[in-house]
Amino acid sequence: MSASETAFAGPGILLVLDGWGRAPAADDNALALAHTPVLDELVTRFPSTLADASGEAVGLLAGTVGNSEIGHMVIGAGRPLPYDSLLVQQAIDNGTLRTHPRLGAVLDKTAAAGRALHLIGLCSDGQIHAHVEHLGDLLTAAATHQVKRVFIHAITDGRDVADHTAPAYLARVAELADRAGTGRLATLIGRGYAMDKAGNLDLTEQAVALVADGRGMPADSLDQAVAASGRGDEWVPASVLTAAGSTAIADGDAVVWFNFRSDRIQQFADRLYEHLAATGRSVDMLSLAQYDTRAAIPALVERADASGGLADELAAAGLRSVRIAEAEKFEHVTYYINGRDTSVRAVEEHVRITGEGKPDYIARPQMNLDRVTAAVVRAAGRADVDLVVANLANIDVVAHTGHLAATVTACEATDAAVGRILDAARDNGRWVLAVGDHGNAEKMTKRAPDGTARPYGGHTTNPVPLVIVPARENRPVPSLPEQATLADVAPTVLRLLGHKPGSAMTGRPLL
Ligand SMILES: O=C(O)[C@@H](CO)OP(=O)(O)O
Ligand SMILES: [Mn+2]
Ligand SMILES: [Mn+2]
Repeated sequence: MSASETAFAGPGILLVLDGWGRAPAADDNALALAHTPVLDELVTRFPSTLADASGEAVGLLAGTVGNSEIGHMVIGAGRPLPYDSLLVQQAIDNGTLRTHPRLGAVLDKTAAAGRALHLIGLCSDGQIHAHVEHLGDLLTAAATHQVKRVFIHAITDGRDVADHTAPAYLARVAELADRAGTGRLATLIGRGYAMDKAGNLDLTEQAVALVADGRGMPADSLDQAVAASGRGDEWVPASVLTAAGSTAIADGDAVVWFNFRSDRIQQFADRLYEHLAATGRSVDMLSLAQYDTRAAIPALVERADASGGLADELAAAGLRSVRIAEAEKFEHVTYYINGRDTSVRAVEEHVRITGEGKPDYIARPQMNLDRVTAAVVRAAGRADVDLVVANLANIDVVAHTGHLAATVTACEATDAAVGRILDAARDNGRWVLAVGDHGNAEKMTKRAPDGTARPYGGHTTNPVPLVIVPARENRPVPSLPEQATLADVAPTVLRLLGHKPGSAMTGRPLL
């Protein structure tokens, strides 16, 4: 063991501060505006560095903002993982998407029977859940296979991209359909309804009724439909474009989902699948990338293998970990950090903190942070627990509202929570590795084409702070390399626990 290993080896806490990015202080940087004495002291007093959490460093296309899914997967895997958006883009670039035999078979069958194809997905270029250009390739394939009736069921965004940009993306959809020579916009609905992932089935059912049965507000124009939302693009009400005619899904039709990320589309996909089956409609259904649905929906692009990460190494070493997060980010510290593996290893405990009623992030930026913190403090006090893994969701979740004052409060609440966790770590002889999973709250505006700064709740390409607080402050503390990425987290955590990085990990221990 090296000197640094002896100084650090022992139980610890891996603390992911969701959406904790670094950017110079500015009047739209909520983290800099907030009073955060604990976080400020952390990065000045202890070994710290900035880690890349976006683009190629984590397995995304160059210049793409990070997100929770790839962020936690790479934190766990200890190596960049070619993410679904990258794999889809490669399949488009090398032509294997539009010539995919599974897609070809479904399109041929649909065309031969004179049935319709329904394409459902998020229409923006946020690159977190979907990219509108992927739709273009599917439309080209539909045209090649002579599918005459192609309905596009567009989900409007306003969260991964600036709000009130839906009309521009819908105009792009129309261009893509024109270019392919097939496809028309049929229905519109905001992602708040169609991409709920919290089990609010009343929201999901509105999307199901819209797409399956053509039940929604009739709209003569896109602008009319989008304007009907009093709450921005995320909440565009279920609308049927009257010019599209009858848009319902009929027996024998085909459906292709074009979101590549599963977590926010799978509830809708499952409910639509079940509703169609329950109403006697036999429909071929495909998804662009693999979904974690109950329904078996074949995918056009397979996932990268993410095994051999932290969870496997902890299990092999017999190290017990407790995973803690509130519902919004629970999968992140379990399923994603474990490489999209649903199994719970014998040495793992999963703690999911849920709140009462519908969350209002602007009115309650604290969310359930007190209870998350209490659970972390409790787990930190247990001698049988080697590693506590927790996600503090507030900075990211509240920043998504684009509301600066609420986000400042979320940062301050997180600061206080980190203070309590550091106290518990010190009392129990634990080191703490704190890291962001991608940027968000450090940039709360974006320039619109007209040059004005507009509120922006989306993620960023900024690096994230990574800090290591030693278990005992009187031990010598090596400084960290200037350059790091999220792939270095798992090897570093294993080193801090007194173990070697896993053989599948290409990231390096930072000390
Ligand atoms: O909320 C989400 O689905 C995305 C943004 O679209 O955020 P995150 O990657 O942090 O989950
Ligand atoms: Mn995140
Ligand atoms: Mn987010």
